[in-house]
Amino acid sequence: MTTAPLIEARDLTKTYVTSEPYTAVKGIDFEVRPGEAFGVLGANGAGKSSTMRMIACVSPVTSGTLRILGMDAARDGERIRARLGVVPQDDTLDTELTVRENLLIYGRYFGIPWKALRERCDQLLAFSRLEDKGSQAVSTLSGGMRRRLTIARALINQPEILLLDEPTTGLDPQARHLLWERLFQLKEDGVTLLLTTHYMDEAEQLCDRLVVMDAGKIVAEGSPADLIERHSTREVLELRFAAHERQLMIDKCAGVTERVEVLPDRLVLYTGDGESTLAAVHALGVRPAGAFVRRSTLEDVFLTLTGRSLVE
Ligand SMILES: Nc1ncnc2c1ncn2[C@@H]1O[C@H](COP(=O)(O)OP(=O)(O)OP(=O)(O)O)[C@@H](O)[C@H]1O
Repeated sequence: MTTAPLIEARDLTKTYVTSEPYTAVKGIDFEVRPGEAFGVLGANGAGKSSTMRMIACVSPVTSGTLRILGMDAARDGERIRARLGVVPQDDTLDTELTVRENLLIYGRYFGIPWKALRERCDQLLAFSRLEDKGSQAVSTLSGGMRRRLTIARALINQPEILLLDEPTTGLDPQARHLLWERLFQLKEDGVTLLLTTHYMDEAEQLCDRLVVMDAGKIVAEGSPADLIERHSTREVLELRFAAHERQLMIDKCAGVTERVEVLPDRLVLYTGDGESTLAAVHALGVRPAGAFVRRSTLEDVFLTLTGRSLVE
């Protein structure tokens, strides 16, 4: 089994030439290894989709190199595309056609013979928990079902790598969990996953490794646990405040821990021990509207690295 990376980006750059040239991806380096789930985490406009579109070979690389499955994205786009599955940010299903017809038509693009294609459709309908929906029009499906169908469609050619751009944006919690569970299954089956997300819980749940992107650059790379250990404290104390107490809270709590972030509705105190920090806050005579201690998350890593909240 090869251990060479399936995707290798070196100084990868994307500049859009509109009235003013705009560089959305600014010379990034990363590798995706066989069988892993690799995440690109970033806020809106960070350059995630631009990166994904270059990997999907639908948007040319401006400079740098991008090798996918041992081939060069600039030269071998067609051959690479035949071995990728792509789940775009917006569903591009044909809503007037049935679930099964959507799969069949897509499969024909790849030249899959009819008999094999029908079998593949049955497998994919079962995989995506849509086995009893095959003859229904897509327009009758829920958002979660449509996403699962889009994933099923992307798997029709049995791709080695599945690219997912913000796979669960807009889904309710139950639909998200079912989708995550299906993605875990794909990983078990040996498919390499590359996904973008701005949900930290999604990145923590799904990704073996990830890069954090900000303004076109990679600002950190590692497993979720590594990133949290390297860029945040063990615990976090959140103090909620009423709007009129904001300044008072900031003045009183500023020096309680080494790092205190001010968000619109709360102070975030980074600490090794949340309970003793809360006791120190109380000892200062501060009575926040609400206080709770939690473990550090990727959201805190993002805040540390960029000075912004991912959910702003
Ligand atoms: N075709 C284009 N022409 C010009 N500018 C573009 C184009 N596509 C994206 N951009 C710009 O590039 C920057 C990065 O966009 P991109 O879609 O890659 O970010 P993103 O991290 O995926 O954000 P989102 O989560 O909103 O999709 C943005 O400022 C965007 O306006």
